[in-house]
Amino acid sequence: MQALLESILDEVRPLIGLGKVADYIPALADVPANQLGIAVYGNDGTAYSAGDADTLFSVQSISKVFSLVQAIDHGGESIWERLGHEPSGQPFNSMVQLEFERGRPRNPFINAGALVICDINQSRFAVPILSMRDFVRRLSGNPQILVNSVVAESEAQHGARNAAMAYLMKSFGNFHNDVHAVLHSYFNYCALQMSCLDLARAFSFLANEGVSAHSGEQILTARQTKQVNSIMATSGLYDEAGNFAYRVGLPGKSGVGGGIVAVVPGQFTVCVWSPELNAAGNSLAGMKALELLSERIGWSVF
Ligand SMILES: NC(=O)CC[C@H](N)C(=O)O
Repeated sequence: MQALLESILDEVRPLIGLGKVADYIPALADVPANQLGIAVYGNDGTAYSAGDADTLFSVQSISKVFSLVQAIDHGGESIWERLGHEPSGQPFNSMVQLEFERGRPRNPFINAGALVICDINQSRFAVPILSMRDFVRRLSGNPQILVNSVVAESEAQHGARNAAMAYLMKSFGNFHNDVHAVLHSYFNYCALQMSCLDLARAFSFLANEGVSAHSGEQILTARQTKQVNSIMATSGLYDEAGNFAYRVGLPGKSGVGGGIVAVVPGQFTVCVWSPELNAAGNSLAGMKALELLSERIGWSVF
């Protein structure tokens, strides 16, 4: 596995230079583009990694999975009264569908859906940002995880589009808390800084029927785990979820920080990171690395 990870990184490294680091959040534009890391975490607790697997990066939309898990843990099936679990076929920050569908977002992994989930969690937790930080520390087994407040602040200053979505949903009665308070939480979740190894460990419960492979803690039921994985498989890569299913064949979740996490149910989690993105906002080298990995090992849920 170790040799395989190294050789895959060597193969995809030439793609660096062909994508574009996210710059609509100015603090992300400063991240050096030539970084590449991968980590695999097995249900038996073995970890393999290569490249910049220990380097911290901005998890961005990968945090939408953590928010969804918090919401399901508390609200169960009732959360689906507020949003759907259908793919959107639209970019992650698109607004057109939201008005047509009367403020009910298609799924929790586009921004509008994540904002509704954050609104649900905002009503539940006294200090939502700390609850999220502690949850992610528990999931990853790393008590050092922090939010990068420069990134959160930078996004807040350029957050007009997310604010517009939240206000549109409020106009339809599908947003209960103060918009700015929820946006503040959402930007802080997106600005969590984690490494490939942290993320592979944090997602291990999704490969292990809801039980964290390193702590033994039951995070979700087996049925809820299957449900979260199914939403990742159909909506985890925005309007490129179909392409990801076709090329990689695993439930996955990406973020504009350049990370992608994928789940091999019953076996492993894998996280790859490279900051340059393709036109859909997914890591260019990361997609290719996961495609090669799933092909070489024969991992696929399809
Ligand atoms: N796709 C992403 O990673 C987007 C997350 C980013 N924080 C935003 O709201 O635009």
